[in-house]
Amino acid sequence: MAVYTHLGAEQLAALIAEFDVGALRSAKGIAEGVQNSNWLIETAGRDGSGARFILTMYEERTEVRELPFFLGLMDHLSARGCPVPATIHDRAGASFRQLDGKAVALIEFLSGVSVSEPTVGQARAVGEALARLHLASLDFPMVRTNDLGPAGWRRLVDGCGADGLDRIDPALGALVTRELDDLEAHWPADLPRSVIHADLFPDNVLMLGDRVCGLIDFYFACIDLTAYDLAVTHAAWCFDATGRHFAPELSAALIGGYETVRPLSAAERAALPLLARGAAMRFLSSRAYDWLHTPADAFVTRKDPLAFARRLTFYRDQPGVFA
Ligand SMILES: Nc1ncnc2c1ncn2[C@@H]1O[C@H](COP(=O)(O)OP(=O)(O)OP(=O)(O)O)[C@@H](O)[C@H]1O
Ligand SMILES: N[C@@H](CCO)C(=O)O
Repeated sequence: MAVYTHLGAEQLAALIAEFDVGALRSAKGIAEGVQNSNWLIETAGRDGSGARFILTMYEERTEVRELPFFLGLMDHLSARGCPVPATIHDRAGASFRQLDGKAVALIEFLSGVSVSEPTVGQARAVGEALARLHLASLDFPMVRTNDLGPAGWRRLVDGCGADGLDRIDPALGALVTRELDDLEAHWPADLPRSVIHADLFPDNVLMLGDRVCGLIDFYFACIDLTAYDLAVTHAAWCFDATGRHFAPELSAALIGGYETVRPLSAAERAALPLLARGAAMRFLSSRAYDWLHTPADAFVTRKDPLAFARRLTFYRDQPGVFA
C-alpha cells in the first residue's frame, strides 16, 4: 500500500484549512502507486455540497526542486483543455506546501479507472490524448532535461554491477550490452522535441469506456523527442503484462489515433523502431536496477525487468511493425 507516511486527523484538517476548499470530511489512503503517498480527500467544498481531491505527499524519489515543472505543467495542460488534473493552490497562491519536512500538493480529483486489458477504442483514444498533450505543451515555458535517456539507462545498467543482469537471467547481460551500445551509437538528435509524459502506462490513464478522463503521474515528464513518447506509450499499451504477446490491433489504433491529431513526419516514423527499442531499454534498466536493489520482502512489489527484455527483443527483430 503506497502510503508511506502517517498523517493524523488534526494535521490533515489543519493542512486542508490552508486551501479554499471547505473543511475536511474524510481522508483515505490510496493503495496504488509506489512512488509517493496519496490520499483521497473529501471536503465540504466551497458551497458545502462536497468536493473530492487527491493529496500527494512527495517521498524521496521525487525531487522537490522539480515540482514547479511538474505541477506547472499539469496546470498548463489543464488550462488548455487536456484531461489533466490541475493543482489546487493554497490561500497564498502556492502550488505545494511543506508538511513534516516533505512537500505536499492538493490535486484535482478526476473520474475514471485504469484499464488492464485495453481495447482498440481505448488505445486509439490514448493515442489522440497523447498527441493533444504534445501540441498543448508547445508553449509551456519551463524546461526539464530527461535524466532517463541513453546516459541514464547506462547509469542504471552500470548500477546493476558486473553480474547483476545475468543473475536476473543468464542471457540478459549480453542483450543489454549489445543493445545499449547500438542505441547510444544511433540515438537520433534531430527529431522534433517537446514536453513528453515519458511514463504513459495504462495505470497512469483514467478512462470511462473509450473516453480518456485523466492523464496522471507527470513525475517523469521532461523535454525530449516527441516521437519517443509515442514509442514509450506503444511499449506500455501494445503487449500483455509479460511482454510475450504483441497486439497488432492495439498498435495500429494507438498510432492511428495519435496521427489523427499530430501526424508523424517521415523521419519520426522511420525512427520508431529505434525509439521503441530505447523505450524498452528505459524500463528494462530501471526495473533491473530496482529488482537488484529492492529487498525481496520490501513493502513494494518489484516489476519484472524481463517483460521489457522481451519487448526489446521483439522491437529488434520486428522493425516492420511500424511500417
Ligand atoms: N488526479 C487524480 N484523480 C483521481 N485519482 C487519482 C489522481 N491522481 C492519482 N490518482 C489515484 O492514485 C493512484 C496513485 O497515483 P500515482 O500513480 O500518481 O502514484 P505514484 O505513487 O506517484 O505512482 P507510480 O507508482 O505509478 O509512479 C492512481 O492509480 C489513481 O488511482
Ligand atoms: N511505469 C514504470 C514505473 C515508473 O517508472 C514501469 O512499469 O516500470
